[in-house]
Amino acid sequence: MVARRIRRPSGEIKIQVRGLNFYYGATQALFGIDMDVEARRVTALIGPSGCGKSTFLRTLDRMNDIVDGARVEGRVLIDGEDIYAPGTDVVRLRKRVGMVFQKSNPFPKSIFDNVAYGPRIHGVRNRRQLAEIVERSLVRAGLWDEVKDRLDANAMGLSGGQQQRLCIARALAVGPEILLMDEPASALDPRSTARVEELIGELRADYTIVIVTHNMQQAARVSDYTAFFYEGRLVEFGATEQIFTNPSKKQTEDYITGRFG
Ligand SMILES: Nc1ncnc2c1ncn2[C@@H]1O[C@H](COP(=O)(O)OP(=O)(O)OP(=O)(O)O)[C@@H](O)[C@H]1O
Repeated sequence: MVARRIRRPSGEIKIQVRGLNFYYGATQALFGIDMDVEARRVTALIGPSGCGKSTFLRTLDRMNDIVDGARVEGRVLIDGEDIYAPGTDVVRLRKRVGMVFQKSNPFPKSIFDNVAYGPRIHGVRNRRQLAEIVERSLVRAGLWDEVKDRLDANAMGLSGGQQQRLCIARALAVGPEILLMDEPASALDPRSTARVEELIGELRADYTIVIVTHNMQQAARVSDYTAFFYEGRLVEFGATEQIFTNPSKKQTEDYITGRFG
């Protein structure tokens, strides 16, 4: 008999998901998801369109709360704290968990004001302190050198790849511990995609990253762990190398070898 070689995260666990069901009204989109997300590692969510990757990602910062009729069962623990417990401070949660979307969505404001937006909401008023946060976040997002001389220019004038890195800087500016990325490079050209992937590699040292991607090569390149979803279920989860070289489920193998999806 072949030993099951599913490797569970062995380091510090940042997010524990237990028995998670999710419903859009009467339609169930996620079924009994159990998953551990390791701290300061990249976890990729893969699977065919409509399998629930984005829904799952959005349960991790309660972004689904704003969807009419949405309902969650089960638990999502961040550092052992259930984010769905009554009395959870969602503003504080969103400070700890940043989100970057598929389509870069800068505000029609200056580059500076985009990055300063979150810190201002959280009460930072001092101009010098804001300037420090803006610089640090732009440096971290690998954009500082390209924009340092035009911080007052409108962010809409940046290229697509620059706008996406600006959105990453904006997410970093409030000092999150977790970064959720929903296909952050799928609208970018190959060069900008490579830049974002490189950035994910750099951010991994300090942030727990969960990324949805349709691009299998990208998942293999950037992630430490991979979760394969199918029809709302977590079919297989393990070290990325194992999932891509020796998946234990036939469905996973069929998907990663391009037989469906
Ligand atoms: N706001 C919504 N209201 C109702 N149903 C929804 C909503 N958002 C998603 N769904 C449904 O939930 C299921 C999971 O969708 P989800 O977007 O999470 O999948 P996905 O794997 O991220 O897909 P894709 O790769 O195409 O983005 C799908 O059947 C989808 O139609």
